[in-house]
Amino acid sequence: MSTAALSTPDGIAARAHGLTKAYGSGETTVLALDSVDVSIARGRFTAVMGPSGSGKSTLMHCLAGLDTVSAGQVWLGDTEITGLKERELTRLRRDRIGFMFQSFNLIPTLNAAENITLPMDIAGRKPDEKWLDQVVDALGLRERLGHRPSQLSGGQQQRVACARALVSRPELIFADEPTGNLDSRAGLEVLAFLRQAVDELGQTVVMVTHDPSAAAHSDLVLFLADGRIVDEMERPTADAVLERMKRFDVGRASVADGAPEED
Ligand SMILES: Nc1ncnc2c1ncn2[C@@H]1O[C@H](COP(=O)(O)OP(=O)(O)OP(=O)(O)O)[C@@H](O)[C@H]1O
Repeated sequence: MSTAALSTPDGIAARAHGLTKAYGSGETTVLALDSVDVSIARGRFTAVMGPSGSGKSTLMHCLAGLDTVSAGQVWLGDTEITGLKERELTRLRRDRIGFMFQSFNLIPTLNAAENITLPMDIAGRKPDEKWLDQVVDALGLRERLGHRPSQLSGGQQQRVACARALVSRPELIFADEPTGNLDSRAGLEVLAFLRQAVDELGQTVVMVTHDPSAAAHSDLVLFLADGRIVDEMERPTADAVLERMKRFDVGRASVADGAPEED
């Protein structure tokens, strides 16, 4: 089990046991996740890295109840989500999880304020105004609330998406390449905010990324390869993450060459 599970059981935001996900059947089966055990610590910022096709998105989707599993169990807090019916899963995602994607998924006809509160409006819930104010100010969106997405920069749009993910104070925020569409300055702003959301607002964030310098903002990096968690790194630096990622390339190159795989 990952040492992300450093603390007591109530310190676990989500976990998986024996999580296996296969796509297709027969000879064309792809084992995207191969019996993964993982715990995501509450109040921490966890990054998930690994080569393309290693299973990062699948892991995130299974932990978030966006995809069914082939075997194993997944819990959000104390709730086992494997086995829940679609309607229960929809409610759980809506009420307990925040999502940020590479494409910001903002509604073009709504202004920033309306986009931020849309999930709560749909759920028929009122946002906590104090919290909303705190999130809006922390993200520097106060002057932009009346703007539509087309009137905002990419970084501002992603900050709106970030506020939308945070506004219901979800137990867990999943961010899939949240800086993927941003220039480096805007990307840094979003990462700094996710960091702040963890440190100052007590949120829990899991971020999938390809970028070692993005991963360096996290507390812990989980490295996936071929559907398994093969390594992890606490207090990562961009250089250390880059070096670790290079070892995947070396391993792959030696396999392709027929040479023995490096450790
Ligand atoms: N819907 C699907 N149908 C069939 N195979 C899939 C499906 N989704 C993912 N896969 C396969 O599962 C494996 C893991 O995919 P996944 O998208 O989780 O990897 P990833 O690490 O997120 O990749 P990337 O970094 O390229 O986004 C890959 O071999 C992929 O081709």
